[in-house]
Amino acid sequence: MLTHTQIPRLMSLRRVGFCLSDKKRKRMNLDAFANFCALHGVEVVMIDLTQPLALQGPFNVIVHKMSDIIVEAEHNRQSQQLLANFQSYVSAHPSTVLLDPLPAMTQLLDRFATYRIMSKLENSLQDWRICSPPYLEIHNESDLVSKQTLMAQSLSFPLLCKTRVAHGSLSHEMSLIFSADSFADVHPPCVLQSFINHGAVLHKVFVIGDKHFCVERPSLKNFPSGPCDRKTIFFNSHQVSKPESSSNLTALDEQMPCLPPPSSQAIEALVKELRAQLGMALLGVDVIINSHTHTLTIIDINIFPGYEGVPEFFSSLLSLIQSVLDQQTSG
Ligand SMILES: Nc1ncnc2c1ncn2[C@@H]1O[C@H](COP(=O)(O)OP(=O)(O)OP(=O)(O)O)[C@@H](O)[C@H]1O
Ligand SMILES: O=P(O)(O)O[C@H]1[C@H](O)[C@H](O)[C@H](OP(=O)(O)O)[C@@H](OP(=O)(O)O)[C@@H]1O
Ligand SMILES: [Mg+2]
Repeated sequence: MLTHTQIPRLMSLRRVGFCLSDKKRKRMNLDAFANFCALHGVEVVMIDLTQPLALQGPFNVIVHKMSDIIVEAEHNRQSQQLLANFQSYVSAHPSTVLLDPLPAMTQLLDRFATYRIMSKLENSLQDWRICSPPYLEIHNESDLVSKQTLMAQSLSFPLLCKTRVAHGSLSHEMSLIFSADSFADVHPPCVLQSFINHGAVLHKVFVIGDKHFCVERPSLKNFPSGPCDRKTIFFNSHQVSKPESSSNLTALDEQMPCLPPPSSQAIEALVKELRAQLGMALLGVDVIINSHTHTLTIIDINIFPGYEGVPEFFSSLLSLIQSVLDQQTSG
């Protein structure tokens, strides 16, 4: 005898599991999205990783941001268990499509891997004059570099120092370093990346499957190029580039002509190349326009970002899910 909970499950051919932290669920208003999907015949199920996934399935698709748990699983046994639950369900259900695949997501958790991808993009997008800032991987104290090494890697002060771990609360704590005298403020493992003046305007490119949306955000102001005797500035990126961010770090010290926005064709080419290289559908790419050369410069790639400022997020996410479901039906 089928229980009342089983009948809908058997009848619903389009079940999408969501595996997100409570914070992320609230940020994206997942309950409202579930209602929106129900109107289109798609059932959204909030997955509870502390319970057996087999009893919560089956799922045609799972939309997730396991990055938080993968980062925590490095040092937390409970997170290791949650990750193991997720991975064993996925292994036992190969027809369930993940948005996005775990291996692709995992590489973006590491700024060393992410910045190698950004450097590779520079080669494949030369025609569009898209680049990424010079950077150096600092694995340990002995990597801490002399000026010669910096120059050899064509790094230039100021430098941004960012943790190797690219996601999670600690990953947004970073610093702006103005000379080699401040290398005591560098704590490996981290990256040192040349700071590029860009007129305090960040362009967030939000990717949802084959759609993408560009959103302007506040950003770090311009600083004089070259080493100078100035104390390291410590900041959290969420104080700098959220829509409401406004501080002495984001207000230009002197007015300058507005920079042209990124060419939509160049952004189109960037998104196409990035999706081909990563095989991911839910991405954020941060780009800036170099104040001096007007070159489009990639400074960051994010897993499943917040999509704040994208009014079409719900409809775009649903059409991505529906395209996956349609592919499954057509076989
Ligand atoms: N190389 C750079 N040159 C100039 N400004 C930069 C550079 N890298 C980062 N920034 C500034 O610092 C902010 C945060 O940098 P980044 O995006 O790498 O940090 P994050 O914590 O990964 O951010 P997100 O919120 O996107 O995850 C950017 O929005 C931009 O304002
Ligand atoms: O996993 P984390 O917390 O690092 O993910 C962040 C992500 O790195 C970006 O900071 C997102 O901001 P936007 O790029 O502006 O979308 C964050 O989204 P938010 O809605 O939580 O601010 C992610 O949490
Ligand atoms: Mg960023």
